[in-house]
Amino acid sequence: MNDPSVYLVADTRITAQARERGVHALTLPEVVAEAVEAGVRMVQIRAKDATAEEMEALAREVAAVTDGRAALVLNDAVDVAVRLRAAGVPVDGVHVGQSDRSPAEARALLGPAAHLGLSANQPEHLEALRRLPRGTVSAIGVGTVRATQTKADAPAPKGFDGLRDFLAAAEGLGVQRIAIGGLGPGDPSRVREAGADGMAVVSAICAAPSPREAAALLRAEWDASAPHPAG
Ligand SMILES: Cc1ncc(COP(=O)(O)OP(=O)(O)O)c(N)n1
Ligand SMILES: Cc1nc(C(=O)O)sc1CCOP(=O)(O)O
Ligand SMILES: [Mg+2]
Repeated sequence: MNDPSVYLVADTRITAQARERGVHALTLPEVVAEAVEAGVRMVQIRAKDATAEEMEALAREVAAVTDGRAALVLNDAVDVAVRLRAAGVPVDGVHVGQSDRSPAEARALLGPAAHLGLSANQPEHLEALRRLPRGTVSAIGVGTVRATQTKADAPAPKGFDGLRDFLAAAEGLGVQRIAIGGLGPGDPSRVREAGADGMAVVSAICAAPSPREAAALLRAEWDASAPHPAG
C-alpha cells in the first residue's frame, strides 16, 4: 500500500511562482527530488496548464526522480497515466476530482493495481463512494482544511473539527483518507488526531525557501505525532 502520510502535490504554477519571486531556484523535478530525499513517499504532479504531451514529458522526468522511492500520481490525466504505465514508466496512478473522469471509468482504464485518488468533501460524495465496488477508489482527498490560495475553486474550509467529522463518516469505506488545503508545519499532529492517514501539501513544500527542509520538518512532525486511537 502507498504511504500518503506526507504527500507532496507538486504544482507547476506554485513552483514557477516561487522561482520567479526568488523564494528558491528549483524546477519542479528538483523540488520533488529534495522532498523525496527528505522522506516524502507520495508525490502528485499537478500541472493545470499542461497539455497531455507536456504532462507526459514532465511525468517521465519526475518518474526518473521518484523511481520507486515514492509513489507517483498524476492529477486528472488518466490517459497519460495509462500510457506511461503501459510503457513501463513507474507511475502509480491518478487523482481525480468530482468533475473529472468518473472513478469507475478511471479504474476500468487503469486496471486493479493502480492507485486511484478521489476528492471527497460532501456527504453525497461519500454516498456515491459507498455504492462503488470495493477497490475502485484507493484514497480520498478531503479538503479544504484551511482556506488556500492554491486552488481557486477549492471547497469551503472545514477546519479541523469538520475534518474529523468528515473522516469519521468515511470510516469503513476501505479507502485511505488524506487531508488537504492550507496545511503546513505544526499541523501533522492535528491532522493525525482528526483521523487522517496523510496530509497533502502544495505551498508548504513547493513555495518554501528550502523544499528539502520543509519536507524534512513535516516528515519529522508526522513521525513524532500519535496516530488516531481508532488506528
Ligand atoms: C490528494 C488530493 N486531494 C484533492 C485534490 C483536488 O483534486 P480536484 O478536486 O480534482 O482539484 P484539482 O487538483 O484537479 O484542481 C488533489 N489534487 N489531491
Ligand atoms: C489541490 C487542492 N485540492 C484541495 C481540495 O480541497 O480538494 S485544496 C488544494 C490546494 C492545496 O494547496 P495548499 O497546500 O497550498 O493549500
Ligand atoms: Mg482534478
